[in-house]
Amino acid sequence: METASEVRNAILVVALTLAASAVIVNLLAFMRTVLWEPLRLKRVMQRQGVGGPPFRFLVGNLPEAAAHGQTFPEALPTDDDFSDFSPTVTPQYSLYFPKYGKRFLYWWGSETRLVVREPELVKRVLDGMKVGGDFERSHLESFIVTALNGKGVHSLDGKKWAIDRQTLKPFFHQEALKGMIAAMVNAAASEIHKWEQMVAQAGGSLDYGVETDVHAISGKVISYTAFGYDSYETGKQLYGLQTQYLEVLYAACRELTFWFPGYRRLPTKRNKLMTELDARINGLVHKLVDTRRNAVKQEQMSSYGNDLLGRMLAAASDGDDDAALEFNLASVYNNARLVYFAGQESVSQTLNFALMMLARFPEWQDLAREEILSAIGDDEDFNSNKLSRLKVVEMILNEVMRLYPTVPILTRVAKRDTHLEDLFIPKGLSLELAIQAMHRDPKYWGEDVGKFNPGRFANGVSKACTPPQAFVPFSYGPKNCIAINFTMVEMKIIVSMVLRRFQLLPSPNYKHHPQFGMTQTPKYGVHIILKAL
Ligand code: HEM
Repeated sequence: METASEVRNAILVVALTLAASAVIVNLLAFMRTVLWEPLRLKRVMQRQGVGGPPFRFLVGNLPEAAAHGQTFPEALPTDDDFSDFSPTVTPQYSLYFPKYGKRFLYWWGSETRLVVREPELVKRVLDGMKVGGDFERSHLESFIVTALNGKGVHSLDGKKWAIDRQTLKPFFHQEALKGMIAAMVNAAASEIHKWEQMVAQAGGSLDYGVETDVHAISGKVISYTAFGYDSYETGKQLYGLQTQYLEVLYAACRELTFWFPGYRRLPTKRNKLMTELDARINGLVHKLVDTRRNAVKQEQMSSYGNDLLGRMLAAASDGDDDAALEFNLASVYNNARLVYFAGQESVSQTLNFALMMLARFPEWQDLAREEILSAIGDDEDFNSNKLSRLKVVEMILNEVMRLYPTVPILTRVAKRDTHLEDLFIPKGLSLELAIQAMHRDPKYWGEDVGKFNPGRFANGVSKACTPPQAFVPFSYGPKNCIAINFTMVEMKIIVSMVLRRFQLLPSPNYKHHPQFGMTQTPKYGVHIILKAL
């Protein structure tokens, strides 16, 4: 008996020792991430003369930057000077650039970030995203992007990224786009006709918040072109859940406990909600994809079709292993989830800002309308030739994306020790690329940088600034936006359909307050006056 109890005690001691060792190992790893590594990176950068605010344990400098952003009024002045560092969008820049110069080091929670806004450095970092390159997505950004959008092409690196990108790419080619124009017009028609009716009922002019309808239009465009005419209702629910998930995720990220090892697996109310939302999102994506698969299986359709979903299904092998080095069924689900979100969010926010700026700058609005009437004519008969004649509209859209890029910051991390011009970049340091600040820097854009002047794009993007890489609303290099052509065609069609019918005027109900979450958005939407022409 005595021997049995001794054995039991010995097992207990071993178990307790193992548990204590696991706790200590985890604690040491945690301390390494939140304290020793940030201090090491700080020392390396300080030795090279890079300054910045003091290191703050765990919370970093975010509370200070956020507090600075909140010192600005709810309705910012709408004077015509756009040369600031957008304090409500990126408060850290308006706080630290003036104090520490064009490069500084600060902490996003425990992540050590070197902020840069020089085009040569930005280009070099984005080029370094190629397979085997020196940089990858920052761990924090990677975590958020993957949690929200799954393991689609946006979250991937290396060979698997190259496979997925190659598979998706043909859908976005110029030639394929020609066949999508009618669907895009169709997608925009119902909301715009609704505006016509509302304006007529209001006696010819209406003060209206357009953002919800603009969003519905971009949702229909991505549904009709990429997933089939009957997919919009599922897509709408999907986007609603994705937005809700994002809100919960951001709220969670702001709490310190969320970053403790193992915390995300605990059955807290928030963790359970996130698991539930994720499961519902996946359920909808599976429904969307499987409906098409079953239609082919049951011979209701003779092929998967030529839209993005059809092309992905035709290219996919049967496997559903997320990690496999191939394009399989899991890749279809993941990329469908991603494209539904990416396809709506940035386009609708850019269009919101574009409509607001057109209302504020009537001389450019008139020039655009003149061009649209002459290039497209009086009907809705768009084609790629006519759209390519819309130079002024394109210049306006570029100028809007210069001032209000939907992705005003990109973050990457050094995979190994490397050099960037005169700087030594140690492995593990994050690089925050200050895109919007670069878009507003007189050094690259000239003295009229603070003016809304689409004319600067008259000779194309490459002549608008020096060097041309100072303009990167769609990012740059191997992991740039896959849908640049698609986006420009879509936005030109929608702007043309609106300007052919309405004069846009500034509304007294518009509160100017750009903000930045996953993308840059107008916090209080966009109120404009729609006046029938
Ligand atoms: C005005 C509209 C848009 C803007 C400003 C924009 C901007 C961007 C930017 C800056 C990136 C790089 C993001 C990063 O590296 O974290 C990106 C990537 C991406 N975008 Fe867009 N985008 C727009 C519209 C669209 C649309 C309409 C789609 C799909 C239909 C789309 C699909 C994607 C995808 C799949 C990627 C990931 C590419 C990769 O990692 O290889 N985007 N976009």
